[in-house]
Amino acid sequence: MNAPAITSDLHVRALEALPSPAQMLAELPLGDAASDVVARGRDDIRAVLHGDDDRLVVVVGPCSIHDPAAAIDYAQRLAAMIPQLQDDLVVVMRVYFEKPRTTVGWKGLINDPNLDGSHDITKGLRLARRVLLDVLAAGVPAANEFLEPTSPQYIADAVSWGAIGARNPESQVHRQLASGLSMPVGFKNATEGSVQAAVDGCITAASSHVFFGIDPQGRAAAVETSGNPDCHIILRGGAHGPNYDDASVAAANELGVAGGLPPRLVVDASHGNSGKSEVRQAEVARELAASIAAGNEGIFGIMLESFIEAGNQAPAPSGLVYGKSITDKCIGWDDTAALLRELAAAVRARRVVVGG
Ligand SMILES: O=C[C@H](O)[C@H](O)COP(=O)(O)O
Ligand SMILES: C=C(OP(=O)(O)O)C(=O)O
Repeated sequence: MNAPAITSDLHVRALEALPSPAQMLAELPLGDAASDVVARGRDDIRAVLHGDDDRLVVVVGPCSIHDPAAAIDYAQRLAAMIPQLQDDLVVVMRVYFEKPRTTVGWKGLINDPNLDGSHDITKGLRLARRVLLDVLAAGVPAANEFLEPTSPQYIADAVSWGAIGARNPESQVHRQLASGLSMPVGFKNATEGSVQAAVDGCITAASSHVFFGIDPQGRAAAVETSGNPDCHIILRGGAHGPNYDDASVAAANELGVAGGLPPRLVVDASHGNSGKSEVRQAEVARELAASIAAGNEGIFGIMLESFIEAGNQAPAPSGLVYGKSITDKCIGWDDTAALLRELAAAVRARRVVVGG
């Protein structure tokens, strides 16, 4: 008699148990002061999204975190600027640990913290959580793209704003995930350009859902959510070009309002809006500042990819330039500081224009 055919795990090399979310949170608890930073960040963003606060949300920071020391250095630079910006800007740091790739590439600190293909996810989760706690200790709220459907259980308590990236606004898994997240979540337009995909993502995430997930003990669980009322569009450009101009912003807001969203959105100055050039990104940010200063109320937030050094470098386990991106090109710190001041000035100008 022939041996029975093997039908499972034909392409699986290994399964390694991870600590449960509850274990990780007990090891690295959020604490009262950090919870306040998270909650205040969420409240501020919600107020701006819903038109109850006339400031501008700026989601600014590295394309990806690869070096905790540089991330904290960056957070402290932002923290030092917040007192001069906070009347006009709600500053939230990009603290991105999971990178969606067009094909293959380094998938972020959680997936591969040693940058060498060893994929020590337990170490990555612990490092990511530590970085978030340190950023919050500096008094800066954090933003994150949610990519893996179970990783939020390990870090989402420390995040004030979330994104669903351009490769996922149509993904039912990510829409369901957003429906249960506790913070405002932006859906990016799709890589090929569709804004309707983002609007549909927001509509779907506002509903309640029941789906597959894990519980705090890491057990498979049916998760029931109540729906997220704070989802919004992020314009990031696409295969057909940029979409940050006034007409594109107005058209996207029209689609959003038809879907029941507030009449304002976030514009990402990077990615498809700048062709991933950090020089172009700063120019786009300045064009957006000019539009805001002229009275454009359809933009409630701007995303900037920024780090200590300008540009990027190839990922490597050693020999990296300190403070330089290993994914997309970033605006350097000095230009970032100047841009933040210009965006704050644009908000003050908008107040005058809108106030009549
Ligand atoms: O923000 C990061 C990148 O744009 C995204 O992860 C895709 O990167 P890739 O096209 O280099 O894979
Ligand atoms: C991956 C990102 O962007 P997008 O989804 O727009 O490509 C990002 O913001 O890091």
